[in-house]
Amino acid sequence: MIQINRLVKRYGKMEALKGLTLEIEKGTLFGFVGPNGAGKSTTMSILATLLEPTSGQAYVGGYEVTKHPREVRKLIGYMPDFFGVYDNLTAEEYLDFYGANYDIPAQERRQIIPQLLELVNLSHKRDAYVDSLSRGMKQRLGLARCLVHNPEVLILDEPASGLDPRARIELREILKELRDMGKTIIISSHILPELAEMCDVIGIIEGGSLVACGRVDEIYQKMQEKRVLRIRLLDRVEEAMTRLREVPTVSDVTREGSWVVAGFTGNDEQQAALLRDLAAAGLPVAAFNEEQGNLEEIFLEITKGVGS
Ligand SMILES: Nc1ncnc2c1ncn2[C@@H]1O[C@H](COP(=O)(O)OP(=O)(O)OP(=O)(O)O)[C@@H](O)[C@H]1O
Repeated sequence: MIQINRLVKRYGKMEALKGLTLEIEKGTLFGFVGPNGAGKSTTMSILATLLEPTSGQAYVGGYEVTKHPREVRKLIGYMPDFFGVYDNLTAEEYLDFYGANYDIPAQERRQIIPQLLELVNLSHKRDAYVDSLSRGMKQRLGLARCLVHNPEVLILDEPASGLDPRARIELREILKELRDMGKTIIISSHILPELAEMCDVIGIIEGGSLVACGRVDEIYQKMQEKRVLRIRLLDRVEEAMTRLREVPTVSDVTREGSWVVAGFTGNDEQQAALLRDLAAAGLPVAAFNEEQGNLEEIFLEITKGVGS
């Protein structure tokens, strides 16, 4: 549904995107994650036809964004990181205004708007002024606004920022519902766990390049490949360290008192064999623990030093 091919964007001398390549399949809830200034908003603005790339191509539904902006705009709903709201309108009038902007006939709007308000759990706020809504409600109304023309693709720039945990959960549930309706959704954040909870696929961007991309379970798998072993010995700690250093899947062997800490890149069978070998050598292993890096650590590890 979305293809990005060696996309470059320069602002003067500053290269915000450095040949970004990415593909997103239809019906995917895609999390675009990266620190501030990584290039998420730039990528999303290009997809939304609001910004011209310096070079490279981006396609939405097979349409190249710079050549067929009108077709692309019909296909997408875009929510920027900051969006203005019209204070003197009610929630219903607000959606009606945007519906009219998309040339949706009045009769059709009367049908769609209650459905949209229901989808984003704002039916009870139909007659409330936009100004009076909470931040979470405004975000949900903004989401409804993106949906008035029933787009296939949603591009949401940091929609969860500034929301409290409850509002975040509500947003997450709505996005899953939309994904289950077959929509392709790109959502950005600089908080990895926030996206990992709800997305099918995560792309990590740093310094204008994609540094990792994959299904959330694959990223977890990668984490498992980088586990840390903590082994406590009653005695002969140095001897255990020497043995461990000889194992090809073991790295960075250090000592913390009676504990040996080591990186391990093998699989479960190799890990079991390692424990067996230590025991067979008569080493008094009292504890053998594995620690898995959490997603945040992996994110920091993957993006370490890139772009700086
Ligand atoms: N209009 C502009 N003029 C000059 N530089 C810009 C402009 N817009 C963005 N940049 C720069 O391009 C880089 C990428 O910015 P972008 O807004 O795409 O990042 P981001 O990942 O969305 O970050 P954030 O999470 O802070 O929104 C940053 O270094 C930013 O300062």
